[in-house]
Amino acid sequence: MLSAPALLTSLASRTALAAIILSIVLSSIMGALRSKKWKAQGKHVFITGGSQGLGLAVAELLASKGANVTICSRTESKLREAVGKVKAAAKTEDQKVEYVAADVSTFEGAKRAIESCSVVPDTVFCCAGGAKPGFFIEQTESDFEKGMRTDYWTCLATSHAAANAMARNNVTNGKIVLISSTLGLIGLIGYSQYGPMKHAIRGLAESLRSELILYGISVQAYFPGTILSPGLEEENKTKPKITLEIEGEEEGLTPAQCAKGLIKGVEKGHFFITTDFNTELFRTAALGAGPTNRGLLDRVIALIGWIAIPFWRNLIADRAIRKHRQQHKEEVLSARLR
Ligand SMILES: NC(=O)C1=CN([C@@H]2O[C@H](COP(=O)(O)OP(=O)(O)OC[C@H]3O[C@@H](n4cnc5c(N)ncnc54)[C@H](OP(=O)(O)O)[C@@H]3O)[C@@H](O)[C@H]2O)C=CC1
Ligand SMILES: CCCCCCCCCCCCCCCC(=O)[C@@H](N)CO
Repeated sequence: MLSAPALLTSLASRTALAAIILSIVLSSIMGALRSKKWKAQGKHVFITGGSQGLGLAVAELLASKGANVTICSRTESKLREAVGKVKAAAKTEDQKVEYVAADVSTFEGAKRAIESCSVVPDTVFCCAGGAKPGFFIEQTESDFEKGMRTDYWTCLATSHAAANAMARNNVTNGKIVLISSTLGLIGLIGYSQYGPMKHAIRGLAESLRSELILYGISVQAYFPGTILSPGLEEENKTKPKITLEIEGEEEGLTPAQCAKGLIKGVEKGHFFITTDFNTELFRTAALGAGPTNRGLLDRVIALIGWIAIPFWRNLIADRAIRKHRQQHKEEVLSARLR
């Protein structure tokens, strides 16, 4: 006869073992199911935010891999210059490289943009977006509304127009890639106008991943850390010092590095794509019910995060914010009272 504690221990270890075996079996089945790698060659790709930063780097990389590319943003002069760079990167001369000037933060604008592509796109990257960092109590209703439009609504409107076009034109193996951020997985001081919208994009990716199975459209989301882009230079002008301190002034990857990692993840069929280890820790800590990238290994990485994240949050991030209270009081609060 086993004693009660011994019985429990043996039960627990058996359950753990069964979970490990099941996870390995499941992840290899899932891996086999998506073993057909996605290829850029011959695809018709539509990229919002394609005139600069990440969007332009994705356009150049996909063109170099043989895709037809349409870049989209609001400013035509920037698009004209960018389209030249994408053409120069193309693998062959007969690939289509075009641009559409449109504001995709409305359903009307996004629909018009997708409909003015010369061929119905089969692959869409929603890279348009941008932050206006600042302290929560200093930001206005208009700042929050702009965040909703620029970050969430551009993704929503573009994927709505794209899913309609793909489903109704019988596009097979369509793909929609949404761009979130590390801040779609965690919250950070200074980003209340932006982070929640990036969390919403995660929710959109989960909803669409499920529903667009109807049309054979696959949905993926990318969670980049800092990208050394023109947009970053712009946002750093209003970014609180404390935010910059916590995210690390020297941190960041070039748009080309991000594009490379993103396309690698797209090719592998990863649902949530990351290109830096910190975000990988946050991704695995926030896996929820979505598909994992590497089955059991995702759970092992989550274990590292389980230890490392509370350390970072308590001893680095929150501590830096507490230390900033006095300066904040002098710089922001008393200025308001005056
Ligand atoms: N930079 C960073 O540190 C990080 C960025 N990200 C996200 O990655 C994505 C790319 O960022 P980044 O490379 O910095 O981009 P940039 O800010 O450098 O460029 C943004 C692009 O989006 C276009 N755009 C903005 N609003 C609209 C709109 N309403 N309709 C159409 N086009 C629009 C801009 O052109 P135009 O203004 O002419 O329309 C431009 O082409 C964004 O979603 C961003 O939130 C995520 C993590 C970190
Ligand atoms: C154990 C874990 C240690 C982790 C340390 C990581 C600390 C940094 C977290 C914040 C990084 C923000 C990147 C995205 C920024 C962004 O989306 C904007 N720049 C918008 O353009």
